[in-house]
Amino acid sequence: MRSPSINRQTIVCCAAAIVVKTTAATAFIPPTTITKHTNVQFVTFSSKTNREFEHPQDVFDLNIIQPDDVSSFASSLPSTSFVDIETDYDQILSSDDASTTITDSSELIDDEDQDRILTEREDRLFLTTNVKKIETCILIGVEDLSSLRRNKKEARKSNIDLASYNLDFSLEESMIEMRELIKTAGLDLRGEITQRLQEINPKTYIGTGKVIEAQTLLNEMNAKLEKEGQPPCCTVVFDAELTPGQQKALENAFNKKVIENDFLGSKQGDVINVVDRTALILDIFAQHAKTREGKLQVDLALHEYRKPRLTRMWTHLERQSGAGGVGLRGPGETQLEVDKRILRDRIIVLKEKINEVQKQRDLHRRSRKKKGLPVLALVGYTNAGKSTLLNSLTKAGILAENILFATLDPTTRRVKLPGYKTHPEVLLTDTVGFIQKLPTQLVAAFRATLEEVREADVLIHMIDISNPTWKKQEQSVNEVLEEIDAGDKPIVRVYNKIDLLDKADAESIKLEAALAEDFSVGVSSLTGEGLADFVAVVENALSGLLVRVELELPYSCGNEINLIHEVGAIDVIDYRENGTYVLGKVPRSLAMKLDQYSVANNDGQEDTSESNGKEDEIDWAALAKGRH
Ligand SMILES: Nc1nc2c(ncn2[C@@H]2O[C@H](COP(=O)(O)OP(=O)(O)OP(=O)(O)O)[C@@H](O)[C@H]2O)c(=O)[nH]1
Ligand SMILES: [Mg+2]
Repeated sequence: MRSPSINRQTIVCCAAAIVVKTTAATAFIPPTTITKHTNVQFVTFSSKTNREFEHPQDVFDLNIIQPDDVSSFASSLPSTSFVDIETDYDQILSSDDASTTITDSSELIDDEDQDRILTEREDRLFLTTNVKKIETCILIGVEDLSSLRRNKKEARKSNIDLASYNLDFSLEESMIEMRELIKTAGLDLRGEITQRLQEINPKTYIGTGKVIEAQTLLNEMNAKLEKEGQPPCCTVVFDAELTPGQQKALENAFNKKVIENDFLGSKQGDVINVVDRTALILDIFAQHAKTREGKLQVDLALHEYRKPRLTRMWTHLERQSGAGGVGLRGPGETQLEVDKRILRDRIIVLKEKINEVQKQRDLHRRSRKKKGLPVLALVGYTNAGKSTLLNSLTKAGILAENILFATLDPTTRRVKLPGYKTHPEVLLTDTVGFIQKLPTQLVAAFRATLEEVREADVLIHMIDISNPTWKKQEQSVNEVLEEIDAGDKPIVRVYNKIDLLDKADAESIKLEAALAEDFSVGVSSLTGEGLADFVAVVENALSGLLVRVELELPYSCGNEINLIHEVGAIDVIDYRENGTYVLGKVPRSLAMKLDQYSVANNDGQEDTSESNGKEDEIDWAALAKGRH
């Protein structure tokens, strides 16, 4: 089986090569990745022009990560070797297949021969015969009734109503979501089969009868497509996470006819691929990743996914291979072992690169922390409206689309909250959306991105209240937050898209949210309805983050007093003989900075840490009370 995402990577690699081959430059964009690939130099370019890297003063754009090595390489290049790269690259981006493979000269081997061997190996790992075809597919949905039985039992045991206990998606709900995923991935869905299973069949996931039913559907459909002169349906998408063994067994079953025909001399190329839910989501991520960081993370997740599936892909090629560069393979190594090694090595390199990116992110975060501005992270189910809210508040121009996983790379903006006393400015980070059963490879690979969530002071959980499954979506998001250790952060629940409800329902959501003990609010990010309430609720949530201070600042500390006004709240200010007396609340980071001016310290008493700590505790306790 070959993942459909690979087609796109390959196409763009070729496109990038064509860009480099042209001459007479008019514009230059720093290349983000450079690698030697056979006789062609591969250079991929950032999608942003140099102009776009300049930011308005009150806006931070922290999602652009430029590798240090790139600028030195760029300066060594003759500018005339690039022609109108902006236009060429725009063309590449405007094509459907805009993702690029992230490679770097350091991760490929210098020697040309070795490079050729690697290229050949990777082509076989990544290439499919379906390049440029619009893929048609059928969808197989399965409900595992054993899990429902377990939930029922647990609900009875805990004396809880099953509806509020069983937050698994039903078969129908899951199928609706799968259709959206399939559409987002660019596949053309032609048929569906569903099955409710008492127990999962360990060999083929679905029952044997259903495998035959799927085969029949494929045969009928392909006969029809052939009559119409259209390419056959070659993809079967499963709404389940399949083991490599199940995937192999299913592909064997579906391709039986093709293999038999092969022996009779029929043409190859119509091999049926089985794609599980994880592969489909990975493919969407691969298509949507735009920054270097995003692409590295997706690449890592893809490689982790492929690792255990390699056997299945290449058993037909398994043989002893002799030729090869020194260090590339040992004598007697099988083709499969070589391919496995390539994948393993690549995973190590990708992890190292992601670590570097993570270090850069840490630096950014530390410098942001020094400013003392609170950080809010927008989290939520995919398509809930996170980017739309950030755009409404900042006019950030982030892609907000009615597709799943439109945002992959975190973007942080400085946001002024109008009429907001304690924190007139905050940093708001838009992050990748979650989904039920988020593939574990993705959670692991997106560690650097998800760190932004873990490090935030307050989470803004966007919930699409117009979606009938919003409760289940909310639960799935909470599960991922737990998984990444961000479950205990203060949360503001934002019930979004109230404009899609009828008026009475919208009003009751707003009222319920206003009366709720936790921080919640009903809004429409699109129309702006309820955004003033949103600001007020965020203010309440953030007030719990301030610590009380009592200071006496020398008159030379005008800047510090301005800062307290800006990021804190002053209850008493008095201009005294020795300086300005301030009683108020400030963010913890600022309190630490101002500790030398603390009245308690100056009076020679025990330091304020105890009282600060106490205040802090009280604030957190109040915050916690508000939440539960
Ligand atoms: N009617 C309505 N549509 C909204 C609202 N907020 C967002 N949308 C639409 O919902 C779709 C998804 O919005 P996004 O902002 O991209 O959602 P997201 O949560 O950032 O999605 P991902 O980046 O995929 O996780 C877009 O078509 C938006 O126009 C709202 O309040 N009302
Ligand atoms: Mg988004």
